[in-house]
This record gives sequence, structure tokens and C-alpha cells, in this order.
Amino acid sequence: MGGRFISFEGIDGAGKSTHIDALAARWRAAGHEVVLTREPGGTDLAERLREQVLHTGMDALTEALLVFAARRDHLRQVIRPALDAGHVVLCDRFTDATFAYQGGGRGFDPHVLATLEGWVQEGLQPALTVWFDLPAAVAAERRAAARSPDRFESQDTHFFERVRAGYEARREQDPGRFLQLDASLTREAVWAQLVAGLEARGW
Ligand SMILES: Nc1ncnc2c1ncn2[C@@H]1O[C@H](COP(=O)(O)OP(=O)(O)OP(=O)(O)O)[C@@H](O)[C@H]1O
Ligand SMILES: Cc1cn([C@H]2C[C@H](O)[C@@H](COP(=O)(O)O)O2)c(=O)[nH]c1=O
Repeated sequence: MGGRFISFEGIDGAGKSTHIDALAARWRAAGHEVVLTREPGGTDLAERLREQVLHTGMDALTEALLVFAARRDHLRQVIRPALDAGHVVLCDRFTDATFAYQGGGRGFDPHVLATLEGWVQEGLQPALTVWFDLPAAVAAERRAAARSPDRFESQDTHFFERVRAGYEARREQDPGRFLQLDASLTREAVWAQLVAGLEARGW
């Protein structure tokens, strides 16, 4: 397996984290170099921006500028070097989250987001985006049991249904890039879907 960029998406509480770790372990055991990272975050600067985005009040344009600034640093310092070295990059969220949260959730102009996407990524997209899809109400039940909420996690189910619709719009624009999973099933069933989708791609 050469350099390969895979992103993982879904509304908060969809269940990405467990499966990303399991996939990293599976591929490392098979001898691959795997870089596990996340957005916003993944570098010192981007982690500091993440702290602000998750906990400081701001408008949607400011959110979008900060997540794209963090992404630019992350791409230059971590993602591109890892791909150039032939590593697998597993990234917990990427630009689809910006279209889903700032675009869908906050209602911000997707054309502005598309301009920023072009500047920041210079054509780079994940080879595959795994979308953990489930109804907002189910995710809310899972989150309630899990932790104290940040600025996004404290939003209501209407916000998360708009975020989910934002993901669906991105999938429709580039269906070949997306592996959509029914994340409302048990952990074992979700894992089975993920493995089947990867094996169908020869991974
Ligand atoms: N298939 C599942 N069925 C029931 N509960 C689950 C399932 N998958 C994960 N959970 C639980 O739901 C909660 C949220 O899961 P997790 O933190 O993995 O989601 P996430 O998508 O990474 O969320 P976030 O993006 O907000 O960090 C956790 O308590 C986790 O144990
Ligand atoms: C990349 C990105 C993320 N967000 C939001 C989505 C989540 O609510 C948080 C990150 O928290 P997680 O527990 O690490 O998933 O940030 C966003 O609004 N826009 C983005 O581009």
C-alpha cells in the first residue's frame, strides 16, 4: 500500500474514534506505516486553533477561516510529508466537516468554503472518506452518556440534522470518494461494514 489518505466523518457521537484506532492497529499489524491524526488539529499550531474553535464564541466565517488555517498547517507539516513518504494517513475529520458544520450546520456560504478549499488544499483530496452516518437523535443519546459538551456538541438535533444533510450533499458531489456506513448499528456491525468496504477497494 503506497501513500494513502483516508478521512473519517460523521456528526458528533457517530462512533468514529473506536474504529479509526482499530483500523490503524489492523494495518500496522500488517506492516504498514500509519499516521493517525485529526482536524482541527494535528500540529502544535492547529491544536491551539482547535482549542479556540471548540471553546470560544465566534461567527461562522471566523470558524471557517480558523479551521482552514489549521488545515493548511496540518497539510504542510504532517499530511503531505506522510503521503510523500508512502505512509497511510488516517484523519479524524477533514474538509467535508467544514462543509457539513460551517456550511450545513451554521448555514455559511458553500461557495466561499469551496474557494478556501481550493487555496488551502491545492487539489489534494482524501482517496476515501468513511462517513459514519446516523440520525441526530441517536448520536445525541450516545453523546449524553459520554462527556461534557463543547460549542458543537451542545447544539440541538436540528443543527445536527443540517450537518448530516451537509455530509449527504458532499457525498452526492463526489460519490466515488465516499464509503457511507450505517453507524446506528452495533459496533461489530459497523466494523464489518467498514472492513467490507475497504476490502471491496482491495485494501
Ligand atoms: N455502534 C455503537 N453503538 C452504541 N454506542 C456506540 C457505538 N459506537 C460508539 N458508541 C459510543 O458512542 C459514544 C460516541 O462514540 P465516539 O466518541 O467514538 O464517537 P465519535 O464519532 O468519535 O465522536 P466525536 O466526533 O464527537 O468525537 C461513545 O460513548 C461510544 O462508546
Ligand atoms: C474539521 C472540523 C471540525 N469541526 C467540528 C466538528 C466537531 O464538533 C469538532 C471536532 O471535535 P471531534 O470530537 O474531534 O470530532 O469540530 C468543524 O466545525 N469544522 C471542521 O472543519
